[in-house]
Amino acid sequence: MIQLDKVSLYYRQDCPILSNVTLHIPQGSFCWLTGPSGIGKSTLLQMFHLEIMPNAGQLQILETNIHKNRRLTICHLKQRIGIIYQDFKLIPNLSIYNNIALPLRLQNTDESIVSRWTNRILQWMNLQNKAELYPRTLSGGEQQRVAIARAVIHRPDILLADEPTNALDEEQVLRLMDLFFDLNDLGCTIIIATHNDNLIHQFPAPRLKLNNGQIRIDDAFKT
Ligand SMILES: Nc1ncnc2c1ncn2[C@@H]1O[C@H](COP(=O)(O)OP(=O)(O)OP(=O)(O)O)[C@@H](O)[C@H]1O
Repeated sequence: MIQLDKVSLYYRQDCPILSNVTLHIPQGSFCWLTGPSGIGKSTLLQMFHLEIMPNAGQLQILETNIHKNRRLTICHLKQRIGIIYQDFKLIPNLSIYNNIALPLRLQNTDESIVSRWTNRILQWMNLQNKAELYPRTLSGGEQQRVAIARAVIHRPDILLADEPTNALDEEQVLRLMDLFFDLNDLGCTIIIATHNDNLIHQFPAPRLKLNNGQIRIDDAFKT
């Protein structure tokens, strides 16, 4: 779950991304995040991923008030959240295998499980032949699939995706949406920022519309 109470968020105070916003996203929700280019969707996802903190108000992620908790708790909390960045943010000096395995290793997962899960998702993403390569040698679509694999491998409780289908072909988009819905069925909260209206029409779900520092929900969450 994600709870905002009177949250304000800005880089420049005269140009707020959020202005005194109260919002509750129940655990297990699936929603789209939309809004004009440059309005702050990526920044909002980064706040949900606890990379940046609100300038005012209270933020709760997975029942944890992030203002009242120590650094270590925040680090543990972040491990329960997966994020797919718009520009992928793969680690250039790690192989594809090691990029994908990273979230499991940060959780001190046994190497036999790391190997089993990483190889399974490499196969699923059709990247098994790229495991030993480095990100710079992959196509945009391949890098995007690595970013997706890294975000979901540790079965996060929240998955944040910033334009996750941009570099994919139509068949890959459908497989990816299947993966997102499977995760959602397991209780994962999923928020996908997109400009792709076709995708939204194809997969109707509540939409968080970000504009002028406010978030409007255009359909109720299932509870
Ligand atoms: N680190 C930063 N420091 C200062 N300003 C920033 C920073 N990152 C983003 N911005 C500004 O904040 C605003 C929101 O950017 P953001 O990338 O969150 O928008 P967006 O809605 O995701 O855009 P798009 O749909 O084009 O990806 C933009 O005006 C951007 O220039």
